[in-house]
Amino acid sequence: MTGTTAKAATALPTEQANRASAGAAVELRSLTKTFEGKTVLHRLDLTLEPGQFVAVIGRSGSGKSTLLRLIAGLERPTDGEVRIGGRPLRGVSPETTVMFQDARLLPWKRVVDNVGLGLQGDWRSRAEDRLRQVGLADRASEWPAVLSGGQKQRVALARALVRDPRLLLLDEPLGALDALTRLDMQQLIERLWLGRRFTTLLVTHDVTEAIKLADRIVLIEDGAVAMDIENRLRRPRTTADPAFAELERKVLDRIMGSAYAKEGGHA
Ligand SMILES: Nc1ncnc2c1ncn2[C@@H]1O[C@H](COP(=O)(O)OP(=O)(O)OP(=O)(O)O)[C@@H](O)[C@H]1O
Repeated sequence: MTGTTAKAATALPTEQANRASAGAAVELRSLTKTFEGKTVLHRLDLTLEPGQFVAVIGRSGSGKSTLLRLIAGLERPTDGEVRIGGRPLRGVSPETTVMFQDARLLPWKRVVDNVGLGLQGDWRSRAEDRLRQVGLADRASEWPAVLSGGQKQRVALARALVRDPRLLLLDEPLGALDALTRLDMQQLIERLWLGRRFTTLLVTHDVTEAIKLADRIVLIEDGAVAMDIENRLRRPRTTADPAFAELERKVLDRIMGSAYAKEGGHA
């Protein structure tokens, strides 16, 4: 075995529900989401334990972002339930922050004011501290327009962290970055997570990124959890590690295998 354990790959909803505990960070119970008659998520069950780093992968249109938006309280389920910290979710939770592919900074506010956006009281030193953590202490008083794409995403990360979230939701946050900036950001996210251990859910297309960062990889297919794998590779993880490559192949085979099967192939 390579330090990874296949777990609950075909877990029934009842098994998943039994695993759920009052202390779970996130519990999705029989979650269903329908848009204009089209079912995107169908009776999906998933539990995230506090402090876990979980990656959600799946083919384009499989419902990953929809899942994240439901957990964020930005969408309401058609049926089923989202529970955060043991309580049913009603709207947006102050303990949850979200980071998207685009930084969504306000161009008329300086960098530090973007980080502190919406905060009350004495937030400035906290915002400056988070900018320092993402390596942008010296850019606090600049306008977003003069920053590179990677720097804007760092500001977005600082803004997500300034509220000390219990739950950080990352929706393809590195998807628009060049390869090197992406590697830098992966390291930054990993370092910050190791320091604070906020529960993290990362939606990504990138299986390598998922394996590098997450301790658990969840594949969404046909509106439900099709695979749920624990990743016990030691950090920092490198693609040069044969065990990394083996896990990557296993995950990709699983994704591609079911695609071939659907197309009538022989995978
Ligand atoms: N607000 C909406 N109204 C109607 N349909 C929607 C809405 N949001 C999502 N959908 C549909 O739900 C499906 C899943 O979309 P979603 O964005 O969750 O997929 P995804 O797995 O994140 O895709 P990608 O990897 O391409 O970003 C798609 O068919 C999409 O068109």
